[in-house]
Amino acid sequence: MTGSSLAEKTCTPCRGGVPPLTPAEAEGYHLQAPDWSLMDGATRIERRFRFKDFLEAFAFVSRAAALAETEAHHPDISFGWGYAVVSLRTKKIKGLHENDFIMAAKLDRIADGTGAAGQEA
Ligand SMILES: C[C@H](O)[C@H](O)[C@H]1CNC2=NC(N)=NC(=O)C2=N1
Repeated sequence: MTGSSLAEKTCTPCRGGVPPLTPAEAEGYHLQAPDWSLMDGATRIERRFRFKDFLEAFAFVSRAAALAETEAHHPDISFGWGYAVVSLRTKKIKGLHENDFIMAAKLDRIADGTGAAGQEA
């Protein structure tokens, strides 16, 4: 049975009172976003994207910002010449939620579309 892929889903409103994913649950989602790394005891995911120059990196960050506003789910991003490092966690629950993996899958598609030079996790 083919469930809809993460990139086709949309983030649910960030409500408190929802438990964060367990490490095992996070591992399950991680299989669908293998280029990301589980960090800080599986409470955060991170990926470094490479781009050909500063403007390519900035274009990615700008599109990521628009996506975050659309999804009402916001990453932390640092970027510079030729790279952007994206970190995702659900601040309201101080851990990971499906929303973080949905955003990861959507950001992967944006990076592919901006001609990213290639990625390293
Ligand atoms: C009201 C607003 O939707 C919430 O504060 C959202 C905004 N974006 C968010 N982004 C992330 N990463 N975690 C949150 O808990 C979160 N909460």
